[in-house]
Amino acid sequence: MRVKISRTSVEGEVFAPPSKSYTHRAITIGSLSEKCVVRRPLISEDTKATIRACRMLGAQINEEKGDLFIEGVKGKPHIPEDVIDVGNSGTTLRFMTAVASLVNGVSILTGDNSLRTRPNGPLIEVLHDLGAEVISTQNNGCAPLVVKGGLKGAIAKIDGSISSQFISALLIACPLTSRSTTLSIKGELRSKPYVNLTLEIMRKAGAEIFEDNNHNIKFIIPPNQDYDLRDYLVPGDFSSASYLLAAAAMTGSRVVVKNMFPSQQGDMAIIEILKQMGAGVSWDKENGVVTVNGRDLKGVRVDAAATPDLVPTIAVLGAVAEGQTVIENAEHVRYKETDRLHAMAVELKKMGVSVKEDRDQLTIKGGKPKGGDLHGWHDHRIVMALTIAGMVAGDTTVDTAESIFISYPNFFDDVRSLGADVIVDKQ
Ligand SMILES: O=C(O)C1=C[C@@H](OP(=O)(O)O)[C@@H](O)[C@H](O)C1
Ligand SMILES: C=C(OP(=O)(O)O)C(=O)O
Repeated sequence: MRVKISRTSVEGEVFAPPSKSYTHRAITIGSLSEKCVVRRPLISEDTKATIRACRMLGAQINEEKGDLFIEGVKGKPHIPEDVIDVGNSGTTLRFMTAVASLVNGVSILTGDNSLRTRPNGPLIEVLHDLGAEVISTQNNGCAPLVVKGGLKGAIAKIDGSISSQFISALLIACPLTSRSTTLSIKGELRSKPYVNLTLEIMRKAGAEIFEDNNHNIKFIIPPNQDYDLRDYLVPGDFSSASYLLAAAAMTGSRVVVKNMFPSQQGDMAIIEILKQMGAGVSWDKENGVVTVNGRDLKGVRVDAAATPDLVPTIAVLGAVAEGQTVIENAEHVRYKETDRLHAMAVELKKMGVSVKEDRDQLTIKGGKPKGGDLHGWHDHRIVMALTIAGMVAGDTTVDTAESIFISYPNFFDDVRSLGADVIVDKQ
């Protein structure tokens, strides 16, 4: 699928889609509980992968009027009847590998071409230390993964510099084991807010976890616990909303995004970033409403360690801002659906923007990007970021646009409802 974007501004109100990260966790922990209703979940390709995987591991999940009604496995996932295909979803792969480690039997997990290049080495090693056996069939740490259950709990250390999803996955599985676990984080923990989001839902489901932040981060997880999530309302997604907010800032117009209540999402940082760049931004936290008034933007320096999913958005903001934008501490952004630092550098250069790509940072000299035929790299965040850049440049096409279905299926409808001239060509 290809989209054609003409120069336009955006104006109006949108209701932000539900959070992908909270939805994955609610479905996973709801499926490990006895019974749970997940209200207003995100239904997208990635969260469908989690629903599919949880069903294969024994949960019954029915969708009614947009809510998910789950009859869970009460902490004891079943042996899947077939290979679990998690598609494009890294979160699903990491979470379900840990959940499959609780199964009294063998599970096999795989995914699409992109997913089969993503690293899982640190997770595999620690699951082994905790009593399970995980084999990467190609012996490269990537899926397909064969998981032989037997997770018990022990003292272990995990590298936090590649993906926080390894830690979230272990945190979710460990309370259900028969021995206590102490999990220390080696090196710098990237994407930390996502771990906080995991802890929030675990605690809401009644789990007890102790956190010691004295020297390095350490989690102590008592054994033999139960999850009881019962009822969970998914909040709006700040990563998805970042494209709408940035579109207003970049095109000099006014957009109101609703369903933006404070939560543990690190990507709430987009609000401060837009303010620093000079956009007019107000956030009514009580009513969950963010309003952006676009003005001339200036470049910023952003540390992306905690907020990797904002990088494509910040890169396109930097491309239209006056002066230099530096996105630093971003090496982990290379391990996503695609190498997003490289992808953004390549595509922005096609738009005539000066970009310097270093191992862990991008330096962008803003200006007047010109339109072009851009590649979306089969990556939802690259496609959405380039689409809003196209609204400023005009005369732009972006291919592999179907990847928006991964996290924000209504993205093109929403930007069109704001008046953007975006034509979707299904060919
Ligand atoms: O746990 C999560 O829900 C996520 C964690 C982050 O990944 P990393 O921890 O791999 O950086 C983020 O990029 C991803 O989109 C969602
Ligand atoms: C990286 C992402 O997700 P995942 O790791 O679940 O594939 C994302 O949504 O940008």
